[in-house]
Amino acid sequence: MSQQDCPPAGDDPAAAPVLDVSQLDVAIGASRILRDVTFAVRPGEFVALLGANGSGKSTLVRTVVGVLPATAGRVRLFGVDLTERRHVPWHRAGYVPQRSTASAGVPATVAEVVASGLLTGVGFRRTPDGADRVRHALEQVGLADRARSAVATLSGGQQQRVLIARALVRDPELLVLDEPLAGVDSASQTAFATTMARLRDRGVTVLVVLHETGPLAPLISRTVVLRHGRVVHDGPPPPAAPGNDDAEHHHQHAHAPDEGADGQHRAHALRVEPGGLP
Ligand SMILES: Nc1ncnc2c1ncn2[C@@H]1O[C@H](COP(=O)(O)OP(=O)(O)OP(=O)(O)O)[C@@H](O)[C@H]1O
Repeated sequence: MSQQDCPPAGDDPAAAPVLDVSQLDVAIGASRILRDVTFAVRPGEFVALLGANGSGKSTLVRTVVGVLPATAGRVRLFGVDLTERRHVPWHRAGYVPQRSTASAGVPATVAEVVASGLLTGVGFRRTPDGADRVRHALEQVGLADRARSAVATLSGGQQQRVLIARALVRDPELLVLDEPLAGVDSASQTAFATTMARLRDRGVTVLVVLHETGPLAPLISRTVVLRHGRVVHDGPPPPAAPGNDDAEHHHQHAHAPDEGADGQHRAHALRVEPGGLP
């Protein structure tokens, strides 16, 4: 069976990884940002990438989507090494960058931004079903009625959903999102979580950078935690602390786990704090 034929396999450890990162180093200028990062994401997994400010989360996702080059090590997307750029099936992955880089000052309508997700390496090609794809992507994020609105007139949370629709317009098997909840009001966070649950149920694989798991906590199958550019935890999300098991207690801070004197890392040190969403 080819990679293309692989069905979603949830967290089946035997399934070929969608994303395979091995001993990855990334330097920007003279700064070594990522060091010896190794982890894999398998079909159907919903992986949260956590870590304190500056730990390297954005650098890692920008590298796995081909924006930044690796200094050493290897990244494979759907089994293809990113150094073989022309053979990488980029169309099977969608990327949602941090919102601040996206729409500020762009005088475009919602539908135009979403349609730009159909751009290919050889330029914009309007496919016959392009309009249907745009409409369907906007329906998935609950913004079908705003297609003709200027993006700048939307709230922060709605703009975030426009970017997600832009990533969905090509029906990706892997979705990589960088802090989609940052600066988003709680109503939009809930709408976003509903969208993500639907995508997960359809078998879409997700790698999402988060500061706080918030309403996404029930969806997360695994957490990878970075600290100073290294992976210090890779495993199931820690259980909520006793007494924090109601719906309001998903305010999970992305501090790296404590590092024991023996070099072991303790997942339980990921703090789950009372108080719910901000
Ligand atoms: N273009 C750049 N030039 C120099 N240093 C950079 C550049 N981009 C990132 N860095 C540095 O790399 C380190 C990791 O940054 P990165 O944005 O990947 O971290 P992060 O975990 O995503 O942080 P945050 O949670 O604040 O977004 C930081 O020390 C940052 O200052």
